[in-house]
Amino acid sequence: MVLAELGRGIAGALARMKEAIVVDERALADCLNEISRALLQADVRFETVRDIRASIKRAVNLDALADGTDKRRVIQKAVFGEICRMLDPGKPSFTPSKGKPSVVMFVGLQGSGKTTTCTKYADYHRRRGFKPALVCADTFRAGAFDQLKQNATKAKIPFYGSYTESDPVKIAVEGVDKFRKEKCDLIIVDTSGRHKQEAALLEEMRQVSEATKPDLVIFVMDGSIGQAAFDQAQAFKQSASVGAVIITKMDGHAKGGGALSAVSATKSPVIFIGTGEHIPDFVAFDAKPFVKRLLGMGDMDGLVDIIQNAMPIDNPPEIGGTFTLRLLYEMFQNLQNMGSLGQLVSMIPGFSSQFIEKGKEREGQAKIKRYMTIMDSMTAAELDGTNPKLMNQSRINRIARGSGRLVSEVVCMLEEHKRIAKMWKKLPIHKKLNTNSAKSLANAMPPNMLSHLGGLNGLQNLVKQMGAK
Ligand SMILES: Nc1nc2c(ncn2[C@@H]2O[C@H](COP(=O)(O)OP(=O)(O)OP(=O)(O)O)[C@@H](O)[C@H]2O)c(=O)[nH]1
Repeated sequence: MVLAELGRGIAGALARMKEAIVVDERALADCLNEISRALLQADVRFETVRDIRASIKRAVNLDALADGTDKRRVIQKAVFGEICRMLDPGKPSFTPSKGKPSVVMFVGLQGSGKTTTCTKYADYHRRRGFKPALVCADTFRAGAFDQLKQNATKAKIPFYGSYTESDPVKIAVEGVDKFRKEKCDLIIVDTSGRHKQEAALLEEMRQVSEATKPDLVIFVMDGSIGQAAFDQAQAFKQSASVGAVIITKMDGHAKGGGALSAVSATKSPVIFIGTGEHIPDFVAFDAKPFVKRLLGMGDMDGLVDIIQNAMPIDNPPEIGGTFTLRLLYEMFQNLQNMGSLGQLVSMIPGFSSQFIEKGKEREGQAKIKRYMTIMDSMTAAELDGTNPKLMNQSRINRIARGSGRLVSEVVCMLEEHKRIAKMWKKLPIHKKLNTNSAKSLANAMPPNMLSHLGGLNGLQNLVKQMGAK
């Protein structure tokens, strides 16, 4: 979980407040002290922490609350509201639309994760039906084109660049023209980075921007710099008409909260955060759901994202349709590149939390690898087959021999697939959604998975959200 430390600190303070016998000024002060400490440890600016504290105190006037008011709820609401405010610049960013060509230019300092993030951004949109393309206009760093090429190939995204051309403007224009002609609706231009905000970098950015007329300029910054992000974001905003920010390396960096709040203080919308080196380690950022997750108040939005990232997209499954072995294989492939396996697997409809038991991620990884090896020995007809009778004993024996696994392991994998496929069929998400469809979905789920989703209510919300996409 992103910013786990900060989330734990604030959620812990609220939990202790819930346990307090009396909610008085003293208990409130203790709670606020704890929250302030957690924020400062996450490198949030002292002034911001002071303001948050004062605002919560103002919002929770214990003396003025009518008798019978749930004071704990009032406090929780105020904390939630203030943390959201801290992270929300109150200014939406341009969002590309499917089928309508957009050019998005990426800028940032060297090593911030710009090239990796371009691919993550392209892949994120490809999974949502866009036709993205990547243009490498970084002629400053040797190897930049190779890196983009490698990433793009891995994510199956068309790319353009040159080993010999040294003029970034020329490459950018050629790339944008080429992909416009090819009817790509999201053309992403990666530009050079430098070690610091020197004049040459800013001038190059200005020229590329003038030549390609981007609909959006995204500034990519390294989240591990904490509150120093304020100056960097401010400087780029002034010199390059930055319309949105993506903060990278939010995995494992205690200072991420500081970076997030500092960027938001420059009134630049943060649209995504990078949470690891792999392509799917990329989370859409929206203050409210993010804070909800941070404080352990439900994970519906993240879940929808996770499910969409795990789905094979060249051959997207119809929820409720036939769940073939190939689909299972492609899902495993995607899952292997994503963060905490056990947590993710248990969040995907059809997979019970027993699929990978808590604390047994390594065994879970091995199980997925084993299943994939078995499936590697199957024919296309078997992987895509919809007839349950196709898998007869002689096929099973052949697959076991071919994959070097036991017949019992092949049978076990096929049983597991059958169980997931059965549940998948019951998912009513593709149909018109109503309260009843969520209920029938709830019935098809193992109880621990249901409780993980926040019970029937949580599930209804989730179903609504998925249907709305
Ligand atoms: N842990 C972690 N590493 C990341 C993340 N995003 C990028 N990286 C890593 O950061 C390093 C630098 O990333 P690049 O994409 O090469 O950075 P860049 O900004 O394009 O660099 P230049 O092209 O030199 O400007 C690489 O090792 C990436 O794998 C992230 O969200 N988390």
